[in-house]
Amino acid sequence: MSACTHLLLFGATGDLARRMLLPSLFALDTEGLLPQCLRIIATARSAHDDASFQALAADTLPEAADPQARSRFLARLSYVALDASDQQGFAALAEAVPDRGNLAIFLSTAPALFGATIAGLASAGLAGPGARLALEKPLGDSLAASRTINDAVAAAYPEDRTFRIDHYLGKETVQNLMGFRFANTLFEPLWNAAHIAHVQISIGETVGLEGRGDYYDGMGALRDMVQNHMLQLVALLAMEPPARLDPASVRDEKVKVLRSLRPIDAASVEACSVRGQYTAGAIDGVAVPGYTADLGRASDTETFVALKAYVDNWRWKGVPFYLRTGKRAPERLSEIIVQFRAVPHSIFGAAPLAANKLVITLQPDENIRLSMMAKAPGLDQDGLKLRELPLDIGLPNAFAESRRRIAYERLLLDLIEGRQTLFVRRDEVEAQWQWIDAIRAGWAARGMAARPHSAGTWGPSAAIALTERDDVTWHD
Ligand SMILES: NC(=O)C1=CN([C@@H]2O[C@H](COP(=O)(O)OP(=O)(O)OC[C@H]3O[C@@H](n4cnc5c(N)ncnc54)[C@H](OP(=O)(O)O)[C@@H]3O)[C@@H](O)[C@H]2O)C=CC1
Ligand SMILES: O=C1O[C@H](COP(=O)(O)O)[C@@H](O)[C@H](O)[C@H]1O
Repeated sequence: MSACTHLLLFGATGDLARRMLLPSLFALDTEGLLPQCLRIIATARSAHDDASFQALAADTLPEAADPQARSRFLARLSYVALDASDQQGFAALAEAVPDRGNLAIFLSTAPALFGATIAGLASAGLAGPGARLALEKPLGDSLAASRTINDAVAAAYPEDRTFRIDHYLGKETVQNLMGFRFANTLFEPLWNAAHIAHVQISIGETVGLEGRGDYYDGMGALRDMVQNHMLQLVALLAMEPPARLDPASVRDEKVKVLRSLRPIDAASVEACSVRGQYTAGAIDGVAVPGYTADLGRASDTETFVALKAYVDNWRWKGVPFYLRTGKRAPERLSEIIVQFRAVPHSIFGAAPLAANKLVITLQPDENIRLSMMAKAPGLDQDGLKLRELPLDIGLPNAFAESRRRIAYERLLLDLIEGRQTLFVRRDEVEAQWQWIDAIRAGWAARGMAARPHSAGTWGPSAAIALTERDDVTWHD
């Protein structure tokens, strides 16, 4: 695919565009990474002309930005007001896109608008062979809804021109999972059930609803975070080495993992899942209200979920993947723990030996540490004294001069240049929904209500019991 000359940005006045998309495009422009001829046509319902939209966009850029870079970027932007639910306006939008052969379209709007938007784009000649389409999550709220969206997309844009966003795939450390696993010989021979006892993935957020209450209450933590980001992390951690880094090879391997996830259904849902909802509490000593107070109404939506999952294949037989995520957690943290098995025989008598553990931190800092046993200095007569020490890869220091990028920078650049590896394929997203739907059906069948827990904690005590039953402790 060649780099595009036009980027059509739907939802350009919205929160995501202001906080992430416009600043990311600006950052790419500042580094000279956008095609020189790229024009960005912003669209939303609000009445704006080019100048007033450029003023809105200017407010989203860093205050310290170089004035020349700022003006150069703003000059790329034009605006067309359009109600995407009304097919009439699309002809005028198409007039603003003279080169339809090299066009990227980004839908940063609610999924309810996707069908009408795609129909409008197709009828206005904006779905031809040179047009590619990116879609923000959520891609539905169930397998059935996701299929409806995917069918509507497929009617106008073939899969090789469809770019489904999961912004976690744009994060440096998430991409580094592939670098770490497949650019080193050290770990791959150990990366299986013979050497790994379990895996933990924790994503904690200190924020609550952030003005997205209606959306969030309709989704809950399982569908907001596990269906997409966490399952993509599982897929990247568990997949076989792809033959190449191309989109088909990587996504073929990921989808095999997603299809191998053992269903959590009515029979296993009580043993393998925990639903929680935060009540009033404190984070870093600051009091925060409970979920229903944040929301302004009663609700049983889970704001915390913990799961015990299995990837049923040869490599991962019997290895639990413990997942947990929640709003109003004690800290903002995204972390993966790969817990290796203990040495088969200790020559150190009764001295406790901690098994090796790989700690991959995605946020707030990016780092990889391996905990190892080492001899503590000293002249002990009753044998060696051992201590657990971290072997620290020191990512923050090694790349101290690199700017921390917004995940959308990578994804927008790949969209503009036509690289699909970091976008989610239809079969992946549908396998993810199939697994999630079964859990939700299990919750409904068992009448599993969300258990209250104080804000500022990692979920209800049942989440601790979920791992403790297996003699495993969450890495806190
Ligand atoms: N915000 C975030 O952090 C994240 C958002 N998302 C997803 O991205 C999408 C956008 O989110 P967000 O920016 O927060 O949403 P907002 O509600 O802030 O913005 C919605 C945008 O859609 C436009 N819009 C609404 N109705 C129409 C219409 N009928 N025709 C044309 N444009 C319309 C709005 O235009 P106008 O303002 O002019 O009415 C606005 O630009 C959602 O699906 C959301 O779930 C995903 C991950 C994170
Ligand atoms: O997709 C989403 O992700 C964010 C968390 O993203 P992060 O990059 O800050 O980890 C989450 O807050 C939001 O609810 C969800 O929709």
